[in-house]
Amino acid sequence: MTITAENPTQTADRRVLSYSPLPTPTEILGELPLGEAREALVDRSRSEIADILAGRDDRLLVVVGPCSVHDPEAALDYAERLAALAREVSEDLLIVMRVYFEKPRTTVGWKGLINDPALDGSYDIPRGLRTARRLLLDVLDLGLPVGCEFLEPTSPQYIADAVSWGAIGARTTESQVHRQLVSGLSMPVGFKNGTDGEVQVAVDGCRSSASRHVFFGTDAEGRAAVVETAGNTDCHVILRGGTRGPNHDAESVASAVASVAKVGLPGLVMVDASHANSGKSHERQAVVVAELAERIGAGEQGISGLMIESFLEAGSQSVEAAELVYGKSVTDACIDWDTTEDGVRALAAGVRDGRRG
Ligand SMILES: O=C[C@H](O)[C@H](O)COP(=O)(O)O
Ligand SMILES: C=C(OP(=O)(O)O)C(=O)O
Repeated sequence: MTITAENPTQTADRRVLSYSPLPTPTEILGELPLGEAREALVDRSRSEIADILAGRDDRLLVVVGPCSVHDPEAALDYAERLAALAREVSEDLLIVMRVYFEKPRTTVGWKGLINDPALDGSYDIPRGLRTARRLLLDVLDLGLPVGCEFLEPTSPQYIADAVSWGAIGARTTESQVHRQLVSGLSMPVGFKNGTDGEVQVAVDGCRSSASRHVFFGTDAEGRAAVVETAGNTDCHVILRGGTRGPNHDAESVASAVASVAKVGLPGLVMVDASHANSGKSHERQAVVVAELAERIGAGEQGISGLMIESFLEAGSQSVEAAELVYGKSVTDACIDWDTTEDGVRALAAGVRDGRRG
């Protein structure tokens, strides 16, 4: 076929099977508006998180919830319990619920509720976006701020207005695309250390994201756009261990605090009790939480927050199981609700003991 203005190329999309249009962010936000009450909670919790990360508020930030959300009903059931616990410990902890819709995979696997809401390879992304946004609004209605990992560069356009805390995962912490994305996000964001345990990449991620960036993106109408951002100075490091082993020990925390202070970032870090800090064992994760509570109670400084992977039932199950167990993770193993309550209360007691000095 001859190349013409109407037919400019024959060498593109050789491996693209199809394109399907998405509803625009404006359409989805119009269908499911945030509203004033939820907006006030998002604004307030973002400020409180920033104050904790900067050391202006001595509470501990605890980002807790399932590794991934696959069942909105079970997630909301969990959120109702967590909202009550959050109120109980609010003097000592700021609780943010992990509501993770986007799952980075080491190779292949289910990529989360937005990508495949039916968990069957049908990839109904419009349904996934609407389901995800509806759940965020429902959790906010319980008075509970939410935290999400941001993986697809365009997904924040559909949900970020409802999110109080964000994360960039270990597999994307070095990615310029994600650092540029964070530089324009409206909430504090944590950068996980690399999957090999390297912390400097997370420090570099915070530094890059604090700067102004200009890059390709999409606007609220879903059009390709040049995006110019101001920079996000509310970023922090998350220690999640690595292939070389855990890094939640006091020495690793102190080393990470020194690294962030060296580049002028607030000298506090978050510790992820799961992932390579627990070997993805939910039993081990509970031990790590208890150890951190003790250390904080003994006066250890430098830890601004914790991440805990927790759901209604302990462990995990295959997303391909014929009959899914209600309230059980389909990705990483999680501690169950009772263990979560014990751990959160121990962390609150640790903060109180630590204050007494
Ligand atoms: O939650 C973290 C990751 O999404 C998950 O651990 C990756 O699992 P995989 O290594 O089986 O892809
Ligand atoms: C994907 C996650 O963690 P990491 O990036 O540390 O593997 C997560 O927290 O769900």
